[in-house]
Amino acid sequence: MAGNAAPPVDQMAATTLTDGSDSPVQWAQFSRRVLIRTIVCRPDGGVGLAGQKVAVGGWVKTGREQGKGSFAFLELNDGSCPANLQVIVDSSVAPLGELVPTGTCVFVEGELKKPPEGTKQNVELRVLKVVDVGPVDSAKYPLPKTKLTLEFLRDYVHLRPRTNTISAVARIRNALAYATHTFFQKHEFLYVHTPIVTTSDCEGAGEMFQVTTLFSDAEKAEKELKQSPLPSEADIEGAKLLVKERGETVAQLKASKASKEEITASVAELTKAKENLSKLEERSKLKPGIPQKDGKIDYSQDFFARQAFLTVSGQLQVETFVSALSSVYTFGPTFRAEHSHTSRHLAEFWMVEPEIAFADLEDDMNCAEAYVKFLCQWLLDNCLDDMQFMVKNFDQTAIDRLKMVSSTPFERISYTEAVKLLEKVTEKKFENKVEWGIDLASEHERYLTEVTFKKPVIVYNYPKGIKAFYMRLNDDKKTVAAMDVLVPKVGELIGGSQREERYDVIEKR
Ligand SMILES: NC(=O)C[C@H](N)C(=O)O
Repeated sequence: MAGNAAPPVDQMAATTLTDGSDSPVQWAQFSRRVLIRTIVCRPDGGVGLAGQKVAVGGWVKTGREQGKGSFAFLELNDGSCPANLQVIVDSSVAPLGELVPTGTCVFVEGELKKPPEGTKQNVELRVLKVVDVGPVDSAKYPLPKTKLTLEFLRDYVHLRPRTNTISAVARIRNALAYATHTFFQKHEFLYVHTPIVTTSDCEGAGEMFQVTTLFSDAEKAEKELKQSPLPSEADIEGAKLLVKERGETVAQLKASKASKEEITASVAELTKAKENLSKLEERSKLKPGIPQKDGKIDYSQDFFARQAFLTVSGQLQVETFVSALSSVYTFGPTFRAEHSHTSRHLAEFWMVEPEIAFADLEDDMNCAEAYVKFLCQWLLDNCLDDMQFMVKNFDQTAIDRLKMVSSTPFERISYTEAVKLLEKVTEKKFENKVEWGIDLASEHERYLTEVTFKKPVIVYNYPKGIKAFYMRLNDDKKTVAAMDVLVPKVGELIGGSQREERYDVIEKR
Protein backbone atom coordinates (compact mmCIF):
# COMPACT_ATOMS: atom_id res chain seq x y z
CA MET A 1 0.00 0.00 0.00
CA ALA A 2 2.59 2.50 1.07
CA GLY A 3 5.20 0.93 -1.14
CA ASN A 4 6.32 4.07 -2.88
CA ALA A 5 5.55 6.34 0.02
CA ALA A 6 8.44 8.29 1.44
CA PRO A 7 8.50 7.40 5.13
CA PRO A 8 8.26 10.32 7.51
CA VAL A 9 11.86 9.62 8.43
CA ASP A 10 12.13 11.90 11.41
CA GLN A 11 9.27 10.00 13.01
CA MET A 12 10.41 6.53 12.07
CA ALA A 13 13.52 6.37 14.20
CA ALA A 14 11.56 5.31 17.25
CA THR A 15 8.30 3.50 17.64
CA THR A 16 7.09 6.16 20.02
CA LEU A 17 7.23 9.92 19.77
CA THR A 18 6.88 12.51 22.44
CA ASP A 19 6.21 15.39 20.12
CA GLY A 20 4.75 18.20 22.19
CA SER A 21 2.89 15.97 24.64
CA ASP A 22 3.53 13.66 27.54
CA SER A 23 1.58 10.75 26.03
CA PRO A 24 3.40 9.32 23.05
CA VAL A 25 1.95 8.25 19.76
CA GLN A 26 2.40 4.50 19.20
CA TRP A 27 3.90 3.74 15.82
CA ALA A 28 3.18 0.30 14.39
CA GLN A 29 6.30 -1.85 14.33
CA PHE A 30 5.83 -3.39 10.91
CA SER A 31 3.98 -0.67 9.03
CA ARG A 32 4.83 3.01 8.78
CA ARG A 33 1.73 4.30 10.46
CA VAL A 34 -0.21 4.69 13.65
CA LEU A 35 -3.24 2.42 14.11
CA ILE A 36 -6.43 4.41 14.35
CA ARG A 37 -7.41 2.37 17.43
CA THR A 38 -4.38 3.66 19.31
CA ILE A 39 -5.60 7.20 18.67
CA VAL A 40 -9.37 7.17 19.04
CA CYS A 41 -9.78 4.30 21.54
CA ARG A 42 -7.57 5.83 24.22
CA PRO A 43 -9.46 6.65 27.41
CA ASP A 44 -9.24 10.35 26.45
CA GLY A 45 -10.50 9.69 22.92
CA GLY A 46 -7.17 10.83 21.52
CA VAL A 47 -7.29 14.42 22.72
CA GLY A 48 -4.03 14.01 24.64
CA LEU A 49 -2.26 13.38 21.34
CA ALA A 50 -3.17 16.79 19.91
CA GLY A 51 -0.14 18.45 18.37
CA GLN A 52 1.54 15.21 17.42
CA LYS A 53 2.42 14.14 13.89
CA VAL A 54 1.20 10.78 12.64
CA ALA A 55 0.74 8.80 9.46
CA VAL A 56 -2.44 6.76 9.07
CA GLY A 57 -3.79 4.47 6.37
CA GLY A 58 -7.32 3.27 5.87
CA TRP A 59 -10.45 3.20 3.78
CA VAL A 60 -12.87 6.08 3.53
CA LYS A 61 -16.23 5.31 5.14
CA THR A 62 -17.73 8.63 4.14
CA GLY A 63 -16.20 11.71 2.60
CA ARG A 64 -17.52 15.12 1.68
CA GLU A 65 -16.13 18.31 0.22
CA GLN A 66 -16.93 21.46 2.19
CA GLY A 67 -16.38 25.20 1.99
CA LYS A 68 -17.05 25.31 -1.76
CA GLY A 69 -14.45 22.66 -2.36
CA SER A 70 -11.75 24.28 -0.25
CA PHE A 71 -11.38 21.27 2.06
CA ALA A 72 -12.75 17.77 2.63
CA PHE A 73 -13.79 15.70 5.63
CA LEU A 74 -12.99 11.99 5.47
CA GLU A 75 -14.17 9.41 7.99
CA LEU A 76 -11.27 6.99 7.84
CA ASN A 77 -11.35 3.40 9.15
CA ASP A 78 -8.42 0.99 9.21
CA GLY A 79 -10.22 -1.99 10.77
CA SER A 80 -8.28 -1.78 14.03
CA CYS A 81 -11.49 -0.69 15.79
CA PRO A 82 -15.04 0.15 14.79
CA ALA A 83 -14.48 3.90 15.25
CA ASN A 84 -13.29 6.16 12.44
CA LEU A 85 -10.76 8.94 12.56
CA GLN A 86 -11.94 12.27 11.18
CA VAL A 87 -9.43 13.49 8.62
CA ILE A 88 -9.41 16.98 7.14
CA VAL A 89 -7.67 17.66 3.84
CA ASP A 90 -7.18 21.12 2.41
CA SER A 91 -7.53 21.55 -1.35
CA SER A 92 -4.03 23.04 -1.39
CA VAL A 93 -2.67 19.66 -0.18
CA ALA A 94 -4.28 17.35 -2.75
CA PRO A 95 -7.11 17.24 -5.29
CA LEU A 96 -10.14 16.40 -3.14
CA GLY A 97 -12.34 14.74 -5.76
CA GLU A 98 -10.56 11.42 -5.73
CA LEU A 99 -10.30 11.26 -1.91
CA VAL A 100 -13.96 11.50 -0.94
CA PRO A 101 -15.67 8.48 -2.55
CA THR A 102 -16.61 5.75 -0.08
CA GLY A 103 -14.12 2.89 -0.25
CA THR A 104 -11.13 5.00 -1.32
CA CYS A 105 -7.88 3.79 0.18
CA VAL A 106 -5.72 6.60 1.54
CA PHE A 107 -2.40 6.86 3.32
CA VAL A 108 -1.76 10.28 4.78
CA GLU A 109 0.54 12.18 7.08
CA GLY A 110 -0.62 15.00 9.24
CA GLU A 111 -1.01 16.57 12.64
CA LEU A 112 -3.56 15.57 15.27
CA LYS A 113 -5.63 18.53 16.45
CA LYS A 114 -8.28 19.17 19.04
CA PRO A 115 -11.38 20.01 16.99
CA PRO A 116 -13.41 23.15 17.60
CA GLU A 117 -15.80 23.08 20.59
CA GLY A 118 -19.13 21.48 19.91
CA THR A 119 -17.98 18.73 17.51
CA LYS A 120 -18.42 15.12 18.51
CA GLN A 121 -14.81 14.07 17.84
CA ASN A 122 -12.14 14.35 20.51
CA VAL A 123 -9.39 14.58 17.95
CA GLU A 124 -9.05 15.03 14.20
CA LEU A 125 -6.20 14.78 11.74
CA ARG A 126 -5.14 17.77 9.63
CA VAL A 127 -3.44 16.31 6.59
CA LEU A 128 -0.06 17.75 5.60
CA LYS A 129 0.68 15.25 2.85
CA VAL A 130 -1.33 12.66 0.95
CA VAL A 131 1.21 9.91 0.51
CA ASP A 132 -0.86 7.44 -1.48
CA VAL A 133 -4.38 7.02 -2.83
CA GLY A 134 -6.16 3.89 -4.08
CA PRO A 135 -9.04 5.53 -5.93
CA VAL A 136 -12.53 4.10 -6.28
CA ASP A 137 -14.99 4.59 -9.10
CA SER A 138 -17.97 5.53 -6.96
CA ALA A 139 -20.39 4.62 -9.77
CA LYS A 140 -19.11 1.06 -9.57
CA TYR A 141 -18.45 0.69 -5.81
CA PRO A 142 -21.16 -1.71 -4.71
CA LEU A 143 -21.41 -0.88 -1.01
CA PRO A 144 -23.65 2.12 -0.53
CA LYS A 145 -23.76 3.85 2.84
CA THR A 146 -27.19 2.46 3.57
CA LYS A 147 -27.58 -0.71 5.66
CA LEU A 148 -27.11 -3.89 3.65
CA THR A 149 -28.41 -7.37 4.33
CA LEU A 150 -25.93 -10.16 5.01
CA GLU A 151 -27.55 -12.03 2.12
CA PHE A 152 -26.75 -9.14 -0.26
CA LEU A 153 -23.14 -9.12 0.94
CA ARG A 154 -22.68 -12.75 -0.11
CA ASP A 155 -22.36 -11.46 -3.66
CA TYR A 156 -19.53 -9.11 -2.65
CA VAL A 157 -17.26 -11.47 -0.77
CA HIS A 158 -14.20 -9.35 -1.51
CA LEU A 159 -15.72 -6.23 0.04
CA ARG A 160 -17.63 -7.75 2.96
CA PRO A 161 -14.84 -7.12 5.46
CA ARG A 162 -15.27 -3.39 4.79
CA THR A 163 -18.70 -3.46 6.41
CA ASN A 164 -19.25 -2.65 10.08
CA THR A 165 -20.89 -6.01 10.77
CA ILE A 166 -18.33 -8.32 9.17
CA SER A 167 -15.40 -6.36 10.57
CA ALA A 168 -16.93 -6.44 14.07
CA VAL A 169 -17.48 -10.20 13.80
CA ALA A 170 -13.88 -10.66 12.63
CA ARG A 171 -12.54 -8.67 15.59
CA ILE A 172 -14.76 -10.55 18.05
CA ARG A 173 -13.71 -13.94 16.65
CA ASN A 174 -10.08 -12.87 16.83
CA ALA A 175 -10.55 -11.81 20.46
CA LEU A 176 -12.23 -15.10 21.37
CA ALA A 177 -9.48 -17.16 19.73
CA TYR A 178 -6.82 -15.15 21.53
CA ALA A 179 -8.72 -15.49 24.82
CA THR A 180 -9.06 -19.25 24.31
CA HIS A 181 -5.33 -19.72 23.87
CA THR A 182 -4.62 -17.33 26.73
CA PHE A 183 -6.93 -19.24 29.08
CA PHE A 184 -5.60 -22.71 28.32
CA GLN A 185 -1.97 -21.66 28.12
CA LYS A 186 -2.34 -19.86 31.46
CA HIS A 187 -3.56 -23.14 32.95
CA GLU A 188 -0.68 -25.11 31.41
CA PHE A 189 -2.70 -26.94 28.75
CA LEU A 190 -0.75 -27.89 25.64
CA TYR A 191 -2.23 -26.96 22.26
CA VAL A 192 -2.38 -30.04 20.03
CA HIS A 193 -3.24 -30.09 16.32
CA THR A 194 -5.46 -33.02 15.42
CA PRO A 195 -6.05 -34.05 11.80
CA ILE A 196 -8.64 -32.29 9.68
CA VAL A 197 -8.80 -35.11 7.15
CA THR A 198 -9.46 -38.32 9.05
CA THR A 199 -10.91 -41.80 8.87
CA SER A 200 -12.37 -41.56 12.40
CA ASP A 201 -15.95 -40.43 12.96
CA CYS A 202 -15.53 -39.99 16.74
CA GLU A 203 -18.78 -41.03 18.42
CA GLY A 204 -20.75 -40.62 15.22
CA ALA A 205 -21.17 -36.98 16.18
CA GLY A 206 -22.82 -36.03 12.92
CA GLU A 207 -22.99 -36.66 9.21
CA MET A 208 -19.53 -36.39 7.68
CA PHE A 209 -18.26 -34.70 4.54
CA GLN A 210 -16.35 -37.24 2.49
CA VAL A 211 -12.89 -36.45 1.14
CA THR A 212 -12.24 -38.32 -2.09
CA THR A 213 -10.38 -38.00 -5.36
CA LEU A 214 -12.45 -40.71 -7.06
CA PHE A 215 -14.69 -38.20 -8.83
CA SER A 216 -11.91 -36.02 -10.18
CA ASP A 217 -9.94 -39.15 -11.15
CA ALA A 218 -13.00 -40.48 -13.02
CA GLU A 219 -13.47 -37.17 -14.81
CA LYS A 220 -9.79 -37.06 -15.76
CA ALA A 221 -9.96 -40.64 -17.10
CA GLU A 222 -13.07 -39.86 -19.13
CA LYS A 223 -11.44 -36.78 -20.66
CA GLU A 224 -8.29 -38.72 -21.51
CA LEU A 225 -10.23 -41.55 -23.10
CA LYS A 226 -12.10 -39.08 -25.26
CA GLN A 227 -8.81 -37.59 -26.46
CA SER A 228 -7.15 -40.92 -27.26
CA PRO A 229 -8.78 -44.34 -27.03
CA LEU A 230 -7.43 -47.24 -24.96
CA PRO A 231 -4.52 -49.21 -26.45
CA SER A 232 -5.71 -52.44 -28.09
CA GLU A 233 -4.41 -55.87 -27.15
CA ALA A 234 -2.47 -55.88 -30.43
CA ASP A 235 -0.76 -52.60 -29.39
CA ILE A 236 0.36 -54.19 -26.13
CA GLU A 237 1.46 -57.43 -27.82
CA GLY A 238 3.47 -55.36 -30.32
CA ALA A 239 5.13 -53.44 -27.49
CA LYS A 240 5.94 -56.70 -25.66
CA LEU A 241 7.48 -58.11 -28.80
CA LEU A 242 9.66 -55.03 -29.20
CA VAL A 243 10.91 -55.39 -25.60
CA LYS A 244 11.75 -59.04 -26.34
CA GLU A 245 13.62 -58.17 -29.55
CA ARG A 246 15.55 -55.32 -27.92
CA GLY A 247 16.46 -57.66 -25.05
CA GLU A 248 17.80 -60.21 -27.45
CA THR A 249 19.85 -57.58 -29.27
CA VAL A 250 21.46 -56.52 -26.00
CA ALA A 251 22.25 -60.17 -25.15
CA GLN A 252 23.76 -60.80 -28.60
CA LEU A 253 25.92 -57.69 -28.45
CA LYS A 254 27.17 -58.67 -25.00
CA ALA A 255 27.93 -62.24 -26.16
CA SER A 256 29.82 -61.03 -29.20
CA LYS A 257 31.84 -58.64 -26.99
CA ALA A 258 30.69 -55.65 -29.03
CA SER A 259 32.02 -52.19 -28.19
CA LYS A 260 30.91 -50.45 -24.99
CA GLU A 261 29.20 -47.70 -27.03
CA GLU A 262 27.17 -50.21 -29.05
CA ILE A 263 26.03 -52.04 -25.88
CA THR A 264 25.09 -48.78 -24.10
CA ALA A 265 23.08 -47.63 -27.11
CA SER A 266 21.15 -50.89 -27.34
CA VAL A 267 20.47 -50.90 -23.56
CA ALA A 268 19.01 -47.41 -23.98
CA GLU A 269 16.74 -48.71 -26.75
CA LEU A 270 15.64 -51.58 -24.50
CA THR A 271 14.83 -49.17 -21.64
CA LYS A 272 12.76 -47.04 -24.03
CA ALA A 273 10.79 -50.07 -25.21
CA LYS A 274 10.13 -51.15 -21.61
CA GLU A 275 8.92 -47.67 -20.66
CA ASN A 276 6.60 -47.61 -23.64
CA LEU A 277 5.18 -51.00 -22.66
CA SER A 278 4.51 -50.00 -19.06
CA LYS A 279 2.83 -46.77 -20.23
CA LEU A 280 0.54 -48.76 -22.54
CA GLU A 281 -0.24 -51.28 -19.80
CA GLU A 282 -1.00 -48.46 -17.34
CA ARG A 283 -3.32 -46.78 -19.85
CA SER A 284 -5.08 -50.04 -20.69
CA LYS A 285 -6.22 -50.13 -17.04
CA LEU A 286 -7.99 -46.75 -17.40
CA LYS A 287 -11.68 -47.24 -16.84
CA PRO A 288 -14.35 -44.59 -17.04
CA GLY A 289 -16.55 -44.04 -13.97
CA ILE A 290 -16.12 -44.75 -10.26
CA PRO A 291 -14.21 -47.99 -9.57
CA GLN A 292 -16.41 -50.77 -8.21
CA LYS A 293 -15.72 -54.06 -6.48
CA ASP A 294 -18.31 -56.64 -5.44
CA GLY A 295 -21.08 -54.19 -6.29
CA LYS A 296 -19.65 -51.48 -4.01
CA ILE A 297 -17.37 -48.46 -4.54
CA ASP A 298 -13.77 -49.66 -4.47
CA TYR A 299 -12.13 -47.26 -2.03
CA SER A 300 -8.83 -49.11 -2.28
CA GLN A 301 -8.37 -46.98 -5.40
CA ASP A 302 -9.12 -43.73 -3.57
CA PHE A 303 -6.38 -41.28 -2.52
CA PHE A 304 -5.90 -42.78 0.96
CA ALA A 305 -6.84 -46.32 -0.25
CA ARG A 306 -9.83 -46.10 2.11
CA GLN A 307 -12.74 -43.81 2.87
CA ALA A 308 -11.73 -40.48 4.43
CA PHE A 309 -13.69 -37.55 5.84
CA LEU A 310 -13.41 -34.01 7.20
CA THR A 311 -13.21 -34.23 10.97
CA VAL A 312 -16.36 -33.89 13.12
CA SER A 313 -14.26 -33.84 16.29
CA GLY A 314 -10.61 -34.21 17.26
CA GLN A 315 -11.54 -35.77 20.58
CA LEU A 316 -10.38 -39.33 20.07
CA GLN A 317 -7.05 -38.18 18.66
CA VAL A 318 -6.49 -35.61 21.42
CA GLU A 319 -7.27 -38.30 24.00
CA THR A 320 -4.14 -40.09 22.87
CA PHE A 321 -2.15 -36.94 23.65
CA VAL A 322 -3.67 -36.37 27.11
CA SER A 323 -2.45 -39.83 28.04
CA ALA A 324 1.10 -38.70 27.42
CA LEU A 325 1.25 -34.93 27.85
CA SER A 326 -1.32 -34.36 30.66
CA SER A 327 -3.69 -31.51 29.97
CA VAL A 328 -4.14 -30.64 26.30
CA TYR A 329 -6.62 -28.93 24.01
CA THR A 330 -7.45 -28.76 20.34
CA PHE A 331 -8.89 -25.71 18.65
CA GLY A 332 -9.68 -25.96 14.99
CA PRO A 333 -12.31 -26.26 12.30
CA THR A 334 -14.83 -29.10 12.38
CA PHE A 335 -17.37 -30.05 9.76
CA ARG A 336 -20.85 -31.55 9.93
CA ALA A 337 -22.86 -32.40 6.85
CA GLU A 338 -26.25 -32.08 8.52
CA HIS A 339 -29.15 -30.72 6.55
CA SER A 340 -30.47 -28.74 9.53
CA HIS A 341 -30.58 -25.12 8.58
CA THR A 342 -30.80 -23.50 11.99
CA SER A 343 -28.62 -20.96 13.77
CA ARG A 344 -27.32 -23.87 15.85
CA HIS A 345 -26.18 -26.02 12.93
CA LEU A 346 -23.23 -24.97 10.83
CA ALA A 347 -21.52 -27.04 8.16
CA GLU A 348 -18.19 -25.60 9.32
CA PHE A 349 -17.40 -24.28 12.79
CA TRP A 350 -14.48 -23.97 15.19
CA MET A 351 -14.46 -26.12 18.29
CA VAL A 352 -12.33 -26.15 21.43
CA GLU A 353 -11.77 -29.62 22.89
CA PRO A 354 -9.79 -29.79 26.14
CA GLU A 355 -8.79 -33.07 27.80
CA ILE A 356 -7.64 -32.96 31.43
CA ALA A 357 -5.51 -35.70 32.96
CA PHE A 358 -6.10 -36.89 36.54
CA ALA A 359 -9.43 -35.09 36.77
CA ASP A 360 -13.07 -35.93 37.47
CA LEU A 361 -16.40 -34.49 36.40
CA GLU A 362 -16.21 -31.72 38.99
CA ASP A 363 -12.84 -30.57 37.63
CA ASP A 364 -14.38 -30.66 34.16
CA MET A 365 -17.32 -28.48 35.26
CA ASN A 366 -14.97 -26.07 37.06
CA CYS A 367 -12.86 -25.75 33.91
CA ALA A 368 -15.89 -25.19 31.66
CA GLU A 369 -17.32 -22.54 33.97
CA ALA A 370 -14.00 -20.72 34.35
CA TYR A 371 -13.42 -20.77 30.58
CA VAL A 372 -16.86 -19.36 29.70
CA LYS A 373 -16.51 -16.65 32.35
CA PHE A 374 -13.02 -15.81 31.08
CA LEU A 375 -14.27 -15.40 27.49
CA CYS A 376 -17.17 -13.17 28.55
CA GLN A 377 -14.93 -10.95 30.67
CA TRP A 378 -12.38 -10.84 27.83
CA LEU A 379 -15.00 -9.49 25.44
CA LEU A 380 -16.09 -6.87 27.97
CA ASP A 381 -12.47 -5.83 28.50
CA ASN A 382 -11.27 -5.96 24.90
CA CYS A 383 -14.24 -5.70 22.53
CA LEU A 384 -16.75 -3.47 24.26
CA ASP A 385 -17.12 -1.17 21.25
CA ASP A 386 -17.81 -4.08 18.90
CA MET A 387 -20.23 -5.58 21.41
CA GLN A 388 -22.02 -2.23 21.64
CA PHE A 389 -22.42 -2.37 17.87
CA MET A 390 -23.93 -5.87 18.24
CA VAL A 391 -26.32 -4.64 20.95
CA LYS A 392 -27.47 -1.80 18.71
CA ASN A 393 -27.92 -3.87 15.60
CA PHE A 394 -28.43 -7.54 16.44
CA ASP A 395 -28.81 -8.53 20.07
CA GLN A 396 -30.06 -5.98 22.60
CA THR A 397 -29.13 -7.95 25.72
CA ALA A 398 -25.71 -9.23 24.61
CA ILE A 399 -23.65 -7.04 26.96
CA ASP A 400 -26.00 -7.60 29.91
CA ARG A 401 -25.61 -11.34 29.40
CA LEU A 402 -21.83 -11.11 29.14
CA LYS A 403 -21.79 -9.24 32.45
CA MET A 404 -24.18 -11.68 34.09
CA VAL A 405 -22.38 -14.81 32.87
CA SER A 406 -18.94 -13.52 33.80
CA SER A 407 -19.97 -12.63 37.34
CA THR A 408 -22.61 -15.19 38.39
CA PRO A 409 -21.77 -18.64 39.79
CA PHE A 410 -23.32 -21.26 37.51
CA GLU A 411 -26.17 -23.34 38.93
CA ARG A 412 -25.35 -27.07 38.97
CA ILE A 413 -28.14 -29.65 38.97
CA SER A 414 -28.31 -33.32 38.10
CA TYR A 415 -30.26 -34.44 35.06
CA THR A 416 -32.74 -36.20 37.37
CA GLU A 417 -33.38 -32.95 39.27
CA ALA A 418 -33.68 -31.04 35.99
CA VAL A 419 -36.31 -33.45 34.71
CA LYS A 420 -38.27 -33.14 37.98
CA LEU A 421 -38.23 -29.36 37.67
CA LEU A 422 -39.34 -29.46 34.06
CA GLU A 423 -42.12 -31.95 34.83
CA LYS A 424 -43.55 -29.46 37.32
CA VAL A 425 -43.76 -26.68 34.72
CA THR A 426 -47.39 -25.87 34.06
CA GLU A 427 -47.40 -22.37 32.56
CA LYS A 428 -45.67 -23.55 29.41
CA LYS A 429 -46.49 -26.46 27.13
CA PHE A 430 -43.32 -28.07 25.76
CA GLU A 431 -43.42 -29.49 22.25
CA ASN A 432 -41.32 -32.44 23.43
CA LYS A 433 -42.69 -34.41 26.37
CA VAL A 434 -40.50 -34.40 29.48
CA GLU A 435 -39.75 -37.73 31.15
CA TRP A 436 -36.66 -39.31 32.65
CA GLY A 437 -34.53 -40.75 29.86
CA ILE A 438 -35.21 -38.16 27.14
CA ASP A 439 -32.44 -36.12 25.60
CA LEU A 440 -33.28 -32.58 26.74
CA ALA A 441 -34.45 -30.52 23.77
CA SER A 442 -33.39 -26.96 23.18
CA GLU A 443 -36.74 -25.70 24.58
CA HIS A 444 -36.09 -27.54 27.88
CA GLU A 445 -32.51 -26.34 28.14
CA ARG A 446 -33.51 -22.76 27.48
CA TYR A 447 -36.36 -22.95 30.00
CA LEU A 448 -33.96 -24.10 32.72
CA THR A 449 -31.41 -21.37 32.09
CA GLU A 450 -33.73 -18.51 31.04
CA VAL A 451 -36.81 -19.05 33.21
CA THR A 452 -36.08 -21.38 36.13
CA PHE A 453 -32.64 -20.13 37.13
CA LYS A 454 -32.11 -17.01 34.98
CA LYS A 455 -28.40 -17.77 34.84
CA PRO A 456 -26.03 -20.37 33.38
CA VAL A 457 -26.81 -23.92 34.47
CA ILE A 458 -24.67 -27.05 34.34
CA VAL A 459 -26.74 -30.22 34.09
CA TYR A 460 -24.78 -33.37 34.99
CA ASN A 461 -25.19 -37.15 35.32
CA TYR A 462 -27.22 -37.91 32.22
CA PRO A 463 -28.88 -41.27 31.42
CA LYS A 464 -26.29 -43.53 29.85
CA GLY A 465 -28.62 -44.37 26.95
CA ILE A 466 -28.45 -40.88 25.46
CA LYS A 467 -24.74 -40.25 25.90
CA ALA A 468 -21.54 -41.45 24.24
CA PHE A 469 -19.79 -44.72 25.03
CA TYR A 470 -16.66 -43.08 26.44
CA MET A 471 -18.41 -41.34 29.35
CA ARG A 472 -17.82 -42.86 32.81
CA LEU A 473 -20.63 -45.04 34.16
CA ASN A 474 -21.82 -43.85 37.58
CA ASP A 475 -22.36 -46.22 40.52
CA ASP A 476 -26.13 -46.16 39.94
CA LYS A 477 -25.36 -47.95 36.62
CA LYS A 478 -28.08 -45.82 35.01
CA THR A 479 -26.28 -42.51 34.50
CA VAL A 480 -22.90 -41.37 33.21
CA ALA A 481 -20.58 -38.63 34.44
CA ALA A 482 -21.49 -36.20 31.65
CA MET A 483 -22.36 -32.52 31.83
CA ASP A 484 -23.79 -29.82 29.58
CA VAL A 485 -23.36 -26.10 30.16
CA LEU A 486 -26.53 -24.17 29.31
CA VAL A 487 -26.63 -20.41 28.93
CA PRO A 488 -29.51 -17.99 28.32
CA LYS A 489 -30.49 -17.35 24.70
CA VAL A 490 -28.23 -20.12 23.42
CA GLY A 491 -29.00 -23.28 25.35
CA GLU A 492 -26.20 -25.83 25.25
CA LEU A 493 -22.82 -24.17 24.87
CA ILE A 494 -20.51 -26.95 26.08
CA GLY A 495 -20.78 -30.71 26.45
CA GLY A 496 -18.25 -32.70 28.43
CA SER A 497 -17.67 -35.75 30.53
CA GLN A 498 -15.37 -37.77 32.74
CA ARG A 499 -13.83 -40.52 30.63
CA GLU A 500 -14.45 -44.19 31.38
CA GLU A 501 -11.05 -45.48 32.49
CA ARG A 502 -12.16 -49.05 33.34
CA TYR A 503 -11.38 -51.21 30.34
CA ASP A 504 -13.88 -53.97 31.21
CA VAL A 505 -16.69 -51.40 31.60
CA ILE A 506 -16.03 -49.54 28.36
CA GLU A 507 -15.71 -52.79 26.45
CA LYS A 508 -19.25 -53.75 27.47
CA ARG A 509 -20.78 -50.44 26.29
N1 LIG B 1 -20.50 -34.55 22.44
C1 LIG B 1 -20.19 -33.83 23.46
O1 LIG B 1 -20.50 -32.67 23.52
C2 LIG B 1 -19.42 -34.46 24.56
C3 LIG B 1 -17.99 -34.15 24.52
N2 LIG B 1 -17.37 -34.48 23.26
C4 LIG B 1 -17.22 -34.83 25.64
O2 LIG B 1 -16.05 -34.70 25.63
O3 LIG B 1 -17.72 -35.45 26.52
